[in-house]
Amino acid sequence: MTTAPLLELQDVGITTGDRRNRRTLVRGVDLTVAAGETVGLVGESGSGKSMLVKAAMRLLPRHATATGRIDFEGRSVLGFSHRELTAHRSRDVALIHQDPRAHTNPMRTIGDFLVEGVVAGRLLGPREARRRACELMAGIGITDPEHRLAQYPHQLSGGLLQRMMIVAALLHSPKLVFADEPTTALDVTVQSEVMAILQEQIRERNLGLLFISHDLDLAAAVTDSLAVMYAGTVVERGATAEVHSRPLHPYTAGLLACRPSATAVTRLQPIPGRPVSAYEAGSGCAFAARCRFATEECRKDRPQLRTVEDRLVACHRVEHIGAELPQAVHS
Ligand SMILES: Nc1ncnc2c1ncn2[C@@H]1O[C@H](COP(=O)(O)OP(=O)(O)OP(=O)(O)O)[C@@H](O)[C@H]1O
Repeated sequence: MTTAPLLELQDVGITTGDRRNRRTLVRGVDLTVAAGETVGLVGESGSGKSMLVKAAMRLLPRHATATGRIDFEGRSVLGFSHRELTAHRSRDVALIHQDPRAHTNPMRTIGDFLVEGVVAGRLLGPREARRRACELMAGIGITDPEHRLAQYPHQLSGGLLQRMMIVAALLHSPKLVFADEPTTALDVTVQSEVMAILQEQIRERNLGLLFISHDLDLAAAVTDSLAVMYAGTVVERGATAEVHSRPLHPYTAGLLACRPSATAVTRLQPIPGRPVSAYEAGSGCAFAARCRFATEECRKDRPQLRTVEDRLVACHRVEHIGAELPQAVHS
């Protein structure tokens, strides 16, 4: 069930560098996430997923600039004062990173890590924060929470540490969680445990989730809708069930055809060529050089997202190639 958007991105662009050496990293992205809605942002490395999340939290590196509209509950995040931004980050949103070890201080205990943020944000006192952290830990099956608070990051397995990141993300009761490849650094078995916990917590609290992944199958398993990014733009957007089972953009179809099947022995069909960044893409479709359906029009004119059947697709050729797309949707 969805309600009014928590996060609304309209025509968001990200550039880096100075006036003489400006590079476009992300171009013209529209996206919304409502309370209780889970949205997947999927694409190969370098497609701009992380930069978009950083822009939404106003965490871009100093030399990068975001343009367009980024609203949280109807208020412009790009227009927030320093004080509003601090309040927004400590109350409204949370970010779960790919590599928890890189985001914890090895010299500080888990308790310090969990409690410092909420105490600094004056949301809870230290005692209350520890009590709530223990409650959350117990709620996601972490045994002996008091003892865990006294441990250091290196004493925890990767999976347990990532569960602590989920606890940290939920501790200040945010409305929206950004999860940037939260399980990429974990073993497959641990991955599914962590995903199940994250999904359950998000659902129980009716939070919004923007889930970033290069893994279309994983994103499809946990989201209501999907936005597929290529070279800094969204090339296909729609309900997860439809996009995953019947991709319309050749890039989405290519992503699905190049992943191994758990059940069938099929030859993998890698997407030829290499991914490009937004600034390397010329005036035409950024995917044209890797697309076997591309024509002169594709190489010349950049396709805009437009409604095709039940979703949005940025492809000139979509009406002509439907039946020819590799529909390798094995599960
Ligand atoms: N700090 C930075 N300064 C300048 N350019 C950057 C910076 N970080 C990333 N980029 C560039 O921005 C583009 C988008 O990168 P981004 O990290 O958002 O991609 P991604 O889809 O999240 O990939 P990954 O899954 O590898 O993180 C890439 O061309 C990348 O080289």
